[in-house]
Amino acid sequence: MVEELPSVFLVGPMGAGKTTIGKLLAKQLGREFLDSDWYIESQTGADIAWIFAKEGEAGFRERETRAIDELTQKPQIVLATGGGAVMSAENRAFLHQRGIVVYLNAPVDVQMARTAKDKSRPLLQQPNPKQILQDLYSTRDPLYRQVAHIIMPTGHTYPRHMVNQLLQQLASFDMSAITAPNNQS
Ligand SMILES: Nc1ncnc2c1ncn2[C@@H]1O[C@H](COP(=O)(O)OP(=O)(O)O)[C@@H](O)[C@H]1O
Ligand SMILES: O=C(O)C1=C[C@@H](OP(=O)(O)O)[C@@H](O)[C@H](O)C1
Ligand SMILES: [Mg+2]
Repeated sequence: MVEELPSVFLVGPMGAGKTTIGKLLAKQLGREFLDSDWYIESQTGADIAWIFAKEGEAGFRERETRAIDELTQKPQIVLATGGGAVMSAENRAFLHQRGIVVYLNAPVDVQMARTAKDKSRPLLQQPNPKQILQDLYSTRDPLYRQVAHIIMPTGHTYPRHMVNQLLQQLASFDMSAITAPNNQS
């Protein structure tokens, strides 16, 4: 089963656990783990906060689309994307057509608790990060749902348990659900 499984791409809001669960899932599958944020940082030689400060969000999004295009072409990887990757229709098409997309979905309170102390997310370095998370969730939740093949709540489950649940879902995944390019809506 694992040999035939295509790449797995994790999407979802900041704090859903994409990086954490992706790393564990890759280990369980014996696959390479990649994170689009880490890849952008290594290609740029600067961290995400620096890129936002110098190039604005637009500059970061351009880098992100290049990274998603490159990384989704790698065979049989586990990829954690950044929370805003689904905002671009181009990114959504790359993800949906090239692998199994899993939406890790956590409530805003949980996103808040998990990201509050971490200063590495520039969009949340504002006076009311909870409102920002709420607004982003309203805009992005329909897009995560649109691009996903599998939806998994992660709010109240330990990462290891999450990975076991995900492995079960992947084992029974219907590969025909991955769209051919001309079927993409
Ligand atoms: N299922 C979980 N239960 C408890 N804490 C979690 C869970 N998933 C992630 N975390 C913690 O939440 C924080 C953010 O996780 P991270 O994987 O960076 O999220 P994302 O990549 O989706 O923004 C980290 O400190 C991580 O340890
Ligand atoms: O939601 C977003 O727009 C962002 C999420 C971050 O990744 P995580 O979702 O892994 O925190 C990172 O890409 C950047 O700070 C922007
Ligand atoms: Mg992450």
